[in-house]
Amino acid sequence: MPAPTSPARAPGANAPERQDSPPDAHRITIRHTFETAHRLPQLGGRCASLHGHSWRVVVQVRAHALDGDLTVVEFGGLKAGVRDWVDTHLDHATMLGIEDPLVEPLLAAGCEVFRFGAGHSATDAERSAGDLAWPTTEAVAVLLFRVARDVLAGLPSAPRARVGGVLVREAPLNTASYRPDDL
Ligand SMILES: Nc1nc2c(c(=O)[nH]1)N=C([C@H](O)[C@H](O)COP(=O)(O)OP(=O)(O)OP(=O)(O)O)CN2
Repeated sequence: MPAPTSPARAPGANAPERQDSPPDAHRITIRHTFETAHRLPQLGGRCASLHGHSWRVVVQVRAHALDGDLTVVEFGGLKAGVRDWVDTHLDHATMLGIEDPLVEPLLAAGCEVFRFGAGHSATDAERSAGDLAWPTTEAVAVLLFRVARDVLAGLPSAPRARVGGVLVREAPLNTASYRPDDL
């Protein structure tokens, strides 16, 4: 009698994971948008004029292996955390450097202002931008990397899951990204 055979399956299906799979093979991204003004007097020219953008942020989280529920981190929790922070502190606000003379008049007029480089006078939220003197697109990417990292730290996630990078789009043709580890 012939030996029983296993049912046919696609090559590779249910195959064990390769032990030499590349680090952080699993990557997920979430996105959010916000409407925020800024001004960059240190650059001169048109950037010194107070102006607004429809900003977009893309957060990537990566991990070498998946969590028990087969996720890197659950999309909804990560989105809710990043969105909540951005909507509370940046959306419909103005991002200014602490040295900007517009800080006081805008605050006095009841406008929401997020101050970069605020040092000892920073609010809890502004502390994440305490070492960033001006709200360039590059600085906003660093700020939102730190925000995403803090959000991720409070969520169940895959072992050693980490924020791999943040991309910020200031305008359709202008983006900045921050990937401190660049793996
Ligand atoms: N490296 C950076 N350069 C500039 C930044 C920045 O954050 N980092 N920011 C600006 C200004 O915010 C400005 O709004 C964008 O400048 P620019 O691209 O020159 O202006 P436009 O989007 O109007 O240009 P288009 O010609 O319409 O593409 C400047 N530089």
